[in-house]
Amino acid sequence: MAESAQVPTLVYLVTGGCGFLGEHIVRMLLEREPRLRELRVFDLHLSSWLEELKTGPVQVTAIQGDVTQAHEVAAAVAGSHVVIHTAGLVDVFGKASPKTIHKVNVQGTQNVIEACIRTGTQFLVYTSSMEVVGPNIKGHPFYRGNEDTPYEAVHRHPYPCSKALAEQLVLEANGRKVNGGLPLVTCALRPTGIYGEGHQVMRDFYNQGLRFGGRLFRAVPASVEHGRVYVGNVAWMHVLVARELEQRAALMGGQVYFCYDKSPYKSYEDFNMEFLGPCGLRLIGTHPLLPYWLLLLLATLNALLQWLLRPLVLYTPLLNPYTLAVANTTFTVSTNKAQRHFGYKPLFSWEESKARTIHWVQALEGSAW
Ligand SMILES: NC(=O)C1=CN([C@@H]2O[C@H](COP(=O)(O)OP(=O)(O)OC[C@H]3O[C@@H](n4cnc5c(N)ncnc54)[C@H](O)[C@@H]3O)[C@@H](O)[C@H]2O)C=CC1
Ligand SMILES: C[C@H](CCCC(C)(C)O)[C@H]1CC[C@H]2[C@@H]3[C@H](O)CC4=CC(=O)CC[C@]4(C)[C@H]3CC[C@]12C
Repeated sequence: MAESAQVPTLVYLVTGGCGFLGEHIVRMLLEREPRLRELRVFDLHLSSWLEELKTGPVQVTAIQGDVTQAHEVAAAVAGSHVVIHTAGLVDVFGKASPKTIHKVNVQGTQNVIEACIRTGTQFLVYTSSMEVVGPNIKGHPFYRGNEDTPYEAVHRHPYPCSKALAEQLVLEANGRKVNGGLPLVTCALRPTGIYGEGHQVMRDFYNQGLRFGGRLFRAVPASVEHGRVYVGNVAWMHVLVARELEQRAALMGGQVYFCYDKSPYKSYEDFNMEFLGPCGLRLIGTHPLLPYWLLLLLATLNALLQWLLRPLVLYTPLLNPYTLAVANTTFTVSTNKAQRHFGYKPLFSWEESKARTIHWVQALEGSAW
């Protein structure tokens, strides 16, 4: 990686490059990494928009593959300088089995690490999650915490369990010798709840609001604050980390960084209304319309129904005991570690992040705009 800044020599691999965050990372790399010669985009499902990226100066190589298949991962990693491992099964609604979530998120990450070691790739950036820390099953608030804030991280749900295990594997791999004898340098980025263009849960809320005549019903107290971060800023952090890992290996290797920006601290629903409000939706109620015990009962019934119906149909409502607990527990970060370690400043202001997201919601199918 010691080439002059102007000469494009580097080969990057982005796993999960066709997902919500992955697409933003891919586009950001093409816009803002001048040293890039080839960008490999590895995903289980390749998107058609990749085609239009192939006409630019950087060679974009689309690789259809599965992170759970070690040989496919090794073939994609071979010859790359940096791997950004973003692929993952993001499922808190019971769409996939715990076994599948573990296989993709943990075994998949192990495959990426082993591929780096076997093929001599020295730099690995892992997309972790705030969920690695919490909220924990006890519902303890994490208020304006940073990477060093003590917090009892206790999980039961397969998704946070898998992200925590995978992050641990990545951090423990820091310093292992890759083929050729150089040390592997790894670090993990922990986004809070990501929002922005392409966000599926935001789309679901918007469609739900349209179905209810432009209304959403408050389920979470406005006092519960939920950390959110704009997808463009999360992508920018990945680009910066990947760029700085070589020069600052001693400082950054084996480290974790929360992803943050200037998005305001609000409840999950009030935050969504920053975008859905200007698109014509209203949030009904200043307090939750249903008491917590009733919501918990409904969430438990949903979980029971999901289990009963599983042989016939996949029933995956937004409300389940886990999503209710996460939405009802304050989890916000306040840190400048990324700025101190690798000079991160959000690329998009809150106003710009908001405007871009509103613009995207307004362009959604079924929108009245
Ligand atoms: N969405 C969010 O709010 C947050 C997401 N994250 C993490 O960010 C990463 C990306 O998440 P999103 O973009 O939201 O999810 P996404 O579902 O939109 O993207 C994940 C991508 O990984 C790919 N993928 C899944 N299984 C694969 C496999 N076996 N082999 C190859 N590719 C596979 C999918 O096809 C998809 O394109 C994940 O690792 C997730 O845990 C972390 C914090 C918050
Ligand atoms: C779906 C939840 C909101 C609905 C609550 C209801 C039914 C009571 O109205 C979402 C609330 C919090 C979200 C999660 C949070 O942002 C943290 C996450 C991090 C990740 O790594 C993956 C996604 C998620 C688990 C995210 C998922 C949706 C919520 C549970």
